[in-house]
Amino acid sequence: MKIDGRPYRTIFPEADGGAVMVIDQTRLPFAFELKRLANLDDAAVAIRTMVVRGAPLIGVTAAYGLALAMREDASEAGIERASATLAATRPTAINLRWALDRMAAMLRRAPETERAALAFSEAGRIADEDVASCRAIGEHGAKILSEIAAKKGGTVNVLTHCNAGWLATVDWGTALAPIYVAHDAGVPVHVFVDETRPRNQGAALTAFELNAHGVPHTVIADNAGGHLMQHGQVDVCIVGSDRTTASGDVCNKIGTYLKALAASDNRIPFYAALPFSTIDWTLSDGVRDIPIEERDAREVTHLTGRTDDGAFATVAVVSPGSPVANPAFDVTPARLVTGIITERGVCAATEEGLAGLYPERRKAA
Ligand SMILES: CSC[C@@H](O)[C@@H](O)C(=O)COP(=O)(O)O
Repeated sequence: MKIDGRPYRTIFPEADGGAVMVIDQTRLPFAFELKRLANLDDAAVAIRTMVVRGAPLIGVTAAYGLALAMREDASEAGIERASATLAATRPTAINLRWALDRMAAMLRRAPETERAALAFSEAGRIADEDVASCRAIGEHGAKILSEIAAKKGGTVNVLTHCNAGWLATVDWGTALAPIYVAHDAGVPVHVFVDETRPRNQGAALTAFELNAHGVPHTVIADNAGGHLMQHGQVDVCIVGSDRTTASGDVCNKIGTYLKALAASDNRIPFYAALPFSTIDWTLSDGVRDIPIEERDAREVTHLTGRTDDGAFATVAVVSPGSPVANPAFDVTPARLVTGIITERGVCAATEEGLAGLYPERRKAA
């Protein structure tokens, strides 16, 4: 997508192949800065500290991280060590494991001397495929939005949670891709953006993206969504996912489940938009089996932002000494999900629905 008229991807190799560049998402929305990842540690730290975040982008960064590691040690042990380091950075988004498995399988078949070059090409392919998948998700999801607009005869009000836009992927996004495609096609769209405490990915990143693209939107406190739904102000919810089970349970940023409950109570369609790399075909019970990342208490006790004089500042917002819990994701059971928007089309959030879109998976199982 474009920033100040210039097209960007969230991650790209330097022209001479010396390093990988990413957009530093910890500085947004107030500063647009690129960060250089020169080795395995840089990539692992970038994922862990959320310089890059969002399931698909985490996967692509891990792929490039493995490529950077191959320049220093392309042995079997090197592949193992680098994969383990990267896999340990964040536990919930399955795209991370998916990308590392794909990279490692390809690398093990290649001669050691060629592994670094091949790894960069494969990471580039994963990035390109992510862009194509997200664009296709946008096309499929935009049809849903345009149907709602036509039926209603006016602006479609979409509620989204966290940031599942182009910043969470390589380009386009998942939940926001249908919004961009519909908006670009002239469908009137307005987005309610959940601020998404504790890290405020909605207020900081989704709002930044929608501003940059000129999509009408309103940032709301996380607790406002149910009220808006009760009063007919939301037509449809679209969220992303960090891991979706073969049975259609959708794991996404903490708070997603509450929005799905409110949507169900108000008969508002609730969609999850995700590429195939987010589906964990080995799991069928998301609430029981998806590992939920527990993050630092400081994300809850403190807020970082920009003061009126332009300085970045972090302030405490919780009564000192109170214990804090910070689960970063929750699972929305498939029964609350109206449909899953993928690069292959839209399906029911059921085993049959997903297997229908990915018949090769049924065969593999
Ligand atoms: C296309 S991204 C889908 C999800 O990764 C997104 O909604 C989300 O929960 C991101 O969480 P984050 O903790 O910011 O990595």
